[in-house]
Amino acid sequence: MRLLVSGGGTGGHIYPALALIERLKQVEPDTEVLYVGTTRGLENKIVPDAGIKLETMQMQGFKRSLSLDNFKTVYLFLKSVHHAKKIIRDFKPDVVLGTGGYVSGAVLYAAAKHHVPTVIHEQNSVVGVTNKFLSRYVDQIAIAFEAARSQFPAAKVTMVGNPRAQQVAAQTHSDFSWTEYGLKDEVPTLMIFGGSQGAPKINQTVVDAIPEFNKRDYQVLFATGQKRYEHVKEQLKDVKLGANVKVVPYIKDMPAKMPKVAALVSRAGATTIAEVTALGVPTILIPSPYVTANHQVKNAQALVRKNAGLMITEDRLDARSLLVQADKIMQNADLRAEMAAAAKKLGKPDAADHLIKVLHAAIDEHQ
Ligand SMILES: CC(=O)N[C@H]1[C@@H](OP(=O)(O)OP(=O)(O)OC[C@H]2O[C@@H](n3ccc(=O)[nH]c3=O)[C@H](O)[C@@H]2O)O[C@H](CO)[C@@H](O)[C@@H]1O
Repeated sequence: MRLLVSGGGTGGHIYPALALIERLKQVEPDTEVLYVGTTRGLENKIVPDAGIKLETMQMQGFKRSLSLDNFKTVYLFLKSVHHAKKIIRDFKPDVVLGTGGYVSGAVLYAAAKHHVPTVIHEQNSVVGVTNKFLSRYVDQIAIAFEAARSQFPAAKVTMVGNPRAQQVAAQTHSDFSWTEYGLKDEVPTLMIFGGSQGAPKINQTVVDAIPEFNKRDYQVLFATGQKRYEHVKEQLKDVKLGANVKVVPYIKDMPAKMPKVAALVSRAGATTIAEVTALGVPTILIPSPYVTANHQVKNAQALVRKNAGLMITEDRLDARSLLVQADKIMQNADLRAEMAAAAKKLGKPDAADHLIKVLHAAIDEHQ
């Protein structure tokens, strides 16, 4: 299959696309892939690191208020559609997949206008602006939450789950050792990150909690987000780090590491949720209040309701509330086992295979 993929800006849109590509190459080894992203998004690092060819274009989002910048946005969008048409003519894809972010808006729109089969994947329960716009033009729509179905034209929708779930669930053993981070393999690890880009409030809270984490009999691996690392290092200038606490900008190759964590503290982004439910990882979720229709709270509630996760809303987040919840999970192996089993029941570990079927359905529709 010749597959053109576009999804950008943030890890939550990129990792599902990469997981789908990895699976497709396993089942259809003659697959050719080209990825289209933005010049500024996380895809610039993650996609080439995965050995996939990347083309970039300049994009920006709409401001909610009327602003001159919006004219520039429209100009860049039209320019990107033009650029995307050229990429499509040159690459000649059998199908084009969009996983969200403004860049996928331009690429999928161009593909649909070019009569190339098109599929979008929506990771969230509340549909993003780009996918909402594209839903009129594309052939097929794959979803990961039932709640998204009614927000799209019904005849186009198929429930598949999130391909990242299949990728992490398939990695049944890895050689990863916590000693890579100067930590110990025999001590339970609490991993902390604020989504793929880090979150200032979570970072500040962890910094405040570090003097207490230093005294715990569990260990902590804390990722600040690549762009926020220098700032956190500055905040930590006068804080002593215990041997059981490590602070890094970003955690690479998560599928090798996440199966080995005892519990995770994180935002409630859809791709993170797909991973922890596929693996059965107990979570403390701190939903981002800055996302469309507060969808991360809905994502988190789905786990809390089934006793698979705990939630701290950002307005209640401080070092004390974080430590109380972290201790509750990390100091009770039975509770962790119960939460892990509850989380796993919510996982969809064959999502990539379902999405591949949807890609073929879109191709077949055009024949
Ligand atoms: C602020 C924002 O717009 N967030 C959205 C974004 O979140 P965001 O990009 O944070 O995405 P998710 O939480 O869904 O996924 C984060 C991904 O990054 C990985 N990771 C994270 C930290 C790290 O150090 N290393 C690493 O590899 C995680 O394992 C996961 O695969 O896309 C999601 C769609 O999927 C949405 O649900 C979120 O609301």
